[in-house]
Amino acid sequence: MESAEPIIRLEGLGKEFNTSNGPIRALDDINLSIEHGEIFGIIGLSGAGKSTLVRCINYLEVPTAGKVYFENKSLSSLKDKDLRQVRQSMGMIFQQFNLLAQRNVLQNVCFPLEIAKTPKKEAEKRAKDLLKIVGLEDRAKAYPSQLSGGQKQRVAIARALATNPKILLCDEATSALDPNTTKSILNLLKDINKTMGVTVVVITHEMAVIEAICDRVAIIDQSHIAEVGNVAEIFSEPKSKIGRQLILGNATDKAPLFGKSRQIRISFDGRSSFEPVLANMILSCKVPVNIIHAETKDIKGTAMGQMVIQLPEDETDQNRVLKYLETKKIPHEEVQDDVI
Ligand SMILES: Nc1ncnc2c1ncn2[C@@H]1O[C@H](COP(=O)(O)OP(=O)(O)OP(=O)(O)O)[C@@H](O)[C@H]1O
Repeated sequence: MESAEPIIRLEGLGKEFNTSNGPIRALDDINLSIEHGEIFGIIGLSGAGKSTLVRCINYLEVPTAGKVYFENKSLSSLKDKDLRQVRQSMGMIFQQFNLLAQRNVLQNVCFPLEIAKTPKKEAEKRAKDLLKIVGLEDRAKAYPSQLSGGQKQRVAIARALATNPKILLCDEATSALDPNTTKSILNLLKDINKTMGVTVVVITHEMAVIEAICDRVAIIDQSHIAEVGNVAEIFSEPKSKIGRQLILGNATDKAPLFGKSRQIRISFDGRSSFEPVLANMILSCKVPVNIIHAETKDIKGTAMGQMVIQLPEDETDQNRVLKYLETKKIPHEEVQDDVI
């Protein structure tokens, strides 16, 4: 019977690295529970502590404070042999796939089974079954260099599943892949979770990945958990500053100040409608602008005329808008207040 206990429980988890420049606290007082069968996301900006967190979950990094419980067993209390067994219950995949270049696909998938001393025939059968699940049964003899990024990640997934893990830890598993391949790998992870009942932990810096497959998410910021909850709830109403930044973008984090800041005249020369130009600019830059003045005519969906907009006071925001106008080759010039 499946336990009602979480599969992973982190209690007051901390990790400090000693470096020549002094100690670095990568994780501080992390408290989290991951339930059996869920797809749990951990998101944060670069350097927030995501990779350290996932490496502490499987004890690739030994925490310097607090405890990691796997199915209610504290990993710090386990003997080496039992820890090895727990590790076999945790598969892991990485951004860079980490396949063995000298081994073909089948041999890569068999590798963890060799370590677990599974008889060769049995290991090959299991590896072939897994290659079928990840859609690569016809590439068993290929070498990693002959595969695309998406195929490599499929092999890595098959390899991670070889020892029949209960949980699959995915550290930026789609960050090196193009959007379509990302989608197909996320769908595969979703399938594996559903059909095999494997709990999946997804570490990412991309909100779209969380949105695509996760049930719950923890947002990590500067070594701390900023907030945790159902994806739908966090997406609709992020409570932490970092949550609002990740989900809504920087611009919504505070009301922008305009004061007497720079004004830009945009000319519409009939190439496009002014509404999409403005809407796309605001969406893309995540920067609101004030419309000071407009003399435009919409002629059969194309805009003629000009508009003066005021940029927010923040210089980074200003530069974002100006860069956008330049990149999109939208005619514009800076104007002074009294010109209008
Ligand atoms: N082995 C290590 N020795 C020293 N410092 C480390 C080590 N590993 C991580 N750190 C530091 O710990 C902090 C968290 O790093 P971590 O790699 O966990 O963040 P991350 O959120 O995964 O970032 P990224 O997405 O850029 O990999 C960073 O300041 C990093 O420099």
